[in-house]
Amino acid sequence: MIVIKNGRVVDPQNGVDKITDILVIDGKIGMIAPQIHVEHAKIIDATGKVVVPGFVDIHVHLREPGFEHKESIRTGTMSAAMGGFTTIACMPNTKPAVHSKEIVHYILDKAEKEGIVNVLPIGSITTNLDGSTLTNVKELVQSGVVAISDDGKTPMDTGIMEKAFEEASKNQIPLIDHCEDHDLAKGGSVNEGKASERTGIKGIPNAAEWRIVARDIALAEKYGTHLHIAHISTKESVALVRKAKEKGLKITCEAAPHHFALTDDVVTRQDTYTKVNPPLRSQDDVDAVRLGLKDRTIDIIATDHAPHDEDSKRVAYEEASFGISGLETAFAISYTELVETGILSFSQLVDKMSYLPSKIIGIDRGALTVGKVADLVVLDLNQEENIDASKFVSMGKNTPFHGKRVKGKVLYTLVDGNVVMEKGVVLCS
Ligand SMILES: NC(=O)N[C@@H](CC(=O)O)C(=O)O
Ligand SMILES: [Zn+2]
Ligand SMILES: [Zn+2]
Repeated sequence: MIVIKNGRVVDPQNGVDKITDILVIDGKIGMIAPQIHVEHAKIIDATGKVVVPGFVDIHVHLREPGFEHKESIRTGTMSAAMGGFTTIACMPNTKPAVHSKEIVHYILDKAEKEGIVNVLPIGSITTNLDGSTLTNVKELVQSGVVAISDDGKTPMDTGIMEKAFEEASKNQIPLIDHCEDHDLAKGGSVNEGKASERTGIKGIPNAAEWRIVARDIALAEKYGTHLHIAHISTKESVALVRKAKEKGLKITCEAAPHHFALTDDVVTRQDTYTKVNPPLRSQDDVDAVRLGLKDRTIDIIATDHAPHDEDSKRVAYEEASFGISGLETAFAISYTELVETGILSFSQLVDKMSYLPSKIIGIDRGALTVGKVADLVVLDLNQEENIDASKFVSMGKNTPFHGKRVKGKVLYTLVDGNVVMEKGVVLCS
């Protein structure tokens, strides 16, 4: 039994924003009321703090199986707990990929034994992301995947994608696409424009993204599929999604913190931590992403947590792996860049990090409802600090945010009513 006392409870879905106590009992939220007194309960004093639903991140790379030198289910879920995430969905670009029921079971079993937070696998669209051999979507869904995606790339073969959209629709799961035209992006490592001109590194044009966004919107319309666009980064893509939503299509999308907090001005040849796919874009694109978050064209925030080992980053920019380690900085960056600047209200931010992502993958999380699972976090919105990547519990220290001053700190993370992170310490069971 735990009583979280005197916190400001913010729960957008239940329309709650008030100072109250919360009783956690048997893994559930037992009561929300002022002045709860129960004997033998652990007390968390949340005076001056904020209590919100646990964050849900539907775009995480846990790297297991196959790339355990970059991250594991253990370390990735520890990192999630540090960041206030109580449920994460993991991408299938592992080795082997998440293309069969055996691999889905492997991840679910391992997450059950070693995971600190809830893990939901995403299945691949094609076998080992080869772009040509469709997986058995029905079997994957029956084994427990919550979506399909070939994140890292997209099948360019429209015939394959027609079938994939049809299968996703039939099996009532979202198809999450990494929208990138292979031919247009080929060999690029930074945004095409100022960054490619300044550094002499080959650029990736906006069109590499938005042309596939346009292709996918047409397919979603044709098959009635729920299309979820991963890590949206260009103004053209945001405009296409806005139009598709106006038409009433079932389309959702996400933005990653680095795509609304950084422009391609920070890219230098030396700093491979700025290398991410899609690349950091221009100020116009960043402004469009921020506006998209505000007007709800962009539904949610997802980290695209992409941890890498030092050997993959300590090479020439062109050779370095794409990706940013994101779970431990997501809340503070989002709070600092979106709420402190007045782009979103605090409640809107919480919604985009808890309930709305839950809804996209069809899980009953993201609210603080009596009788429901107690997945929640306690935040200090006044604490300021400089991001220190050396303190990450993730194996991936690859972040362009090292040293950045941010506001907002996750103090406690509770999963299933158990404290799994307390003041910077992950409590492993
Ligand atoms: N985003 C990245 O830059 N990298 C991701 C792949 C992806 O999300 O496309 C990775 O797996 O490292
Ligand atoms: Zn991707
Ligand atoms: Zn990704």
